[in-house]
Amino acid sequence: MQIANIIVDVPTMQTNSPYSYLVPKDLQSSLSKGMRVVVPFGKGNRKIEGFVVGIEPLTNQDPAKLKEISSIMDFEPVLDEELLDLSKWLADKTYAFRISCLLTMLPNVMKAKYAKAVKKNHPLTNQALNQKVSDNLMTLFDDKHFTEKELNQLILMQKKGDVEIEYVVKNEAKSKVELAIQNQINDFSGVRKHLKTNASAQHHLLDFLEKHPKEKLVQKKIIEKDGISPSAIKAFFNKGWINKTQVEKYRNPYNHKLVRDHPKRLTPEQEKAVLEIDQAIKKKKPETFLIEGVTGSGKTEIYLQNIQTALNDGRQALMLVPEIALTPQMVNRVKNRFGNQVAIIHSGLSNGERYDEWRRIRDGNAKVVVGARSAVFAPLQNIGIIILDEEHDTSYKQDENPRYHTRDVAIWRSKYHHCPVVLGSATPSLESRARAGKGVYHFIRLTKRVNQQQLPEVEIVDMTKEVAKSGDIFSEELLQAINEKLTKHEQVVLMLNRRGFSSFMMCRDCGYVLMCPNCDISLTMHLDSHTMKCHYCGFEEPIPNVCPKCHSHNIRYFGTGTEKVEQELAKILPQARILRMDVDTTKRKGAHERILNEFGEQKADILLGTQMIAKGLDFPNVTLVGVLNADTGLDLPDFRASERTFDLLTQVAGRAGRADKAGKVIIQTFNPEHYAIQLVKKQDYETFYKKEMKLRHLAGYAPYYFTVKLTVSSTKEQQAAGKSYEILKYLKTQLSHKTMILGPTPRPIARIKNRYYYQIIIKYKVDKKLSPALKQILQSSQQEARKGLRIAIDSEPVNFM
Ligand SMILES: Nc1ncnc2c1ncn2[C@@H]1O[C@H](COP(=O)(O)OP(=O)(O)OP(=O)(O)O)[C@@H](O)[C@H]1O
Ligand SMILES: [Zn+2]
Ligand SMILES: [Zn+2]
Repeated sequence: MQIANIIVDVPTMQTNSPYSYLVPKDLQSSLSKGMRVVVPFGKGNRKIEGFVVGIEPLTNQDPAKLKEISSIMDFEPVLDEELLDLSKWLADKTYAFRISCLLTMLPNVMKAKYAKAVKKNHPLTNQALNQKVSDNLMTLFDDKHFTEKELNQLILMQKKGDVEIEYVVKNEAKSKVELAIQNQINDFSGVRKHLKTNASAQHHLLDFLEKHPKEKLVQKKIIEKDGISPSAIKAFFNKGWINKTQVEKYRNPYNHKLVRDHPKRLTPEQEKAVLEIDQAIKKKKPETFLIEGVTGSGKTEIYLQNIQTALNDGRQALMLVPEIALTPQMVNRVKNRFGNQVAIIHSGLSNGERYDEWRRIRDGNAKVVVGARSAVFAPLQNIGIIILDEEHDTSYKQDENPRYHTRDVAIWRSKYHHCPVVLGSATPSLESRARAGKGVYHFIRLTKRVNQQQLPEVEIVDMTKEVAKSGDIFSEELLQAINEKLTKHEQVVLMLNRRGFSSFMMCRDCGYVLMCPNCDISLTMHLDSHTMKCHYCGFEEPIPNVCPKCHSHNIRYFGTGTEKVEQELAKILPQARILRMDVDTTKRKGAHERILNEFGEQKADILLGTQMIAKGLDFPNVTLVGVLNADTGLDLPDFRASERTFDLLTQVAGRAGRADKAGKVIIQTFNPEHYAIQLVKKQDYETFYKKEMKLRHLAGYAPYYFTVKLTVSSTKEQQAAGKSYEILKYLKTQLSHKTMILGPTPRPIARIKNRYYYQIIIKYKVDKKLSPALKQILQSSQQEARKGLRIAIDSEPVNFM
């Protein structure tokens, strides 16, 4: 007899270790590690999902005490040995439940849904219900099909034994199949003699089969693309020369025409980088490289050539980019180089498309994977290189359980696959740059742009003076520069920085600010829907025209949205063709691509947008970049505020002058003397790095200290505060005296969706007691979870709001 070790879908500390279940005889041959199963759990034997993480012979356990697996959900493993291993490490490292780690690695569609099923044991006296509930067959039912009253009746009937209600796990991932044919002929010349000489369609099919004797050929495709005649297929089938079969159909989310693209001749700096990384690929060294390369220095070309090396070696490549940089431009560059071997994973795909890409990867049909954060779990079998482009980007850190950093997972996988990791950025995170400085990472610097073009000249405009003058969004300098570019038929990118910023409503008479009733945050105005919205909970109400408090009509809307800027711009420069890119204009599928294409085809003069436009865009005709408000992120209560501002401005500045024409950047700011702004002027990352490191050292922040953020939340403020003080007391007794504990304090946004949040920040260098103490806190908070108290532990947080 065999037992299976199963991680069940019950997120508690207890279920972090596998439970043993008996493997029923008839499942023994089909069950394997990495499959999902349905098992009975708990006293009520409720049916839940679980992952098989091990199978072993029954030795010292009493089979009478073990439950049996009910059924298998997958026909083949959904997670391989590597990912099962990784989940263990991930759970430990991020203080997450193992089940959430396992679920995180699956594409969304494969995550189970629970549904109820009902059957009647004999005819029911209630006629209506008797109709709806079928006999022995279990019918999935939707609560909507039954009235409240009927549902209650069903529950009563269940107690009496008239019906049975069960939970079943429903799986919505279905693959599409297509009709295909497969050759059965061995003796082609024999068959050829058999055919009439004038049956040209049949000869054509025969020749075609001879060229593809083993493949499954999609019928529709060979008819349309290869001119195979349907009647010839029919005739061959009747003769038994071909079999009909099915193949899984992959939906191709990017069916744009491929433009073959060839490797470029490298600059000396690029060449050196490519060689060093190639060495590591060939020698199977799990080294981490950091490429610090100025904007436009050709980092992407380096990645592409290294990927080629891995492919030549018969291995695969994983390329990670921030979601926001997953622009069609970037995707097309990879697709044009490597064609259909590329799989793309991003949030714009439908569930079906995601599932298809995932299967192509798992089946070994995709050799290069490009995707955002979650793609780091792509089920590749033989990775030769992992790349993290824009490695400083905060979207690499997951903000919910498991709170992992993509970089850490990438490095873990590189050790497993014996391959290098390449981190690239014009503005590396301080953490990575510091590691490179210490020699933990291999440091590669690219100091020049590929075309020998200078970095663009940056001008800082002091808006405190401008606003006093006119109160406008645009400074004289910026308007003049835009005008100049318009006459030269060059293009302009304008960025409105929306970080930590919203257009809120304030009464000029009494100072009242319109707030969300559920969250401690002001409502944001949306012109498209004419509503004030909460960005945290989705609350929405009409834009008021009198102050709700003092009824004054003297209302002002602070902060400028992209729509407002667009309107203003159109007034000042009526001849300019403007494209706007923000969350509102890119909501629809494909909109992002359409806007960028239009801009690329020079159907517009100005691309106006939010942060979205700061990354990865490569348009040769853009010679001016304007930043309308540089500093909205500078005052946020976050020790990385300067770093993020510097990163963002450097990135967006880098969009100018990337080809043969020189670029110019104009940054409007209220803090012209701030070092982050001053150093953007020089686009001097290294000086910024040194300065910022000094400040971090003084204040005791990363990368000098590690940080853990502990958040306690509850719908009752008292409870959240009380518990956080209790935790503080406990931590003080446990941790090293060198470890610093800050707080508890209410979080900067103290209330969201009517939950109150308190946080404790722990800063430490080495503290062996920390991890056990945190796990103890999680463990002991289980009871309180039922009372609505939640505790979240975030190691190396990037979000302090
Ligand atoms: N060796 C080369 N010869 C000619 N053109 C090149 C070469 N390498 C890169 N390019 C081109 O130079 C432009 C800039 O390169 P790329 O976008 O890779 O830079 P990057 O360092 O990734 O920039 P950023 O960080 O600003 O996004 C691209 O259009 C690219 O095709
Ligand atoms: Zn809200
Ligand atoms: Zn008022």
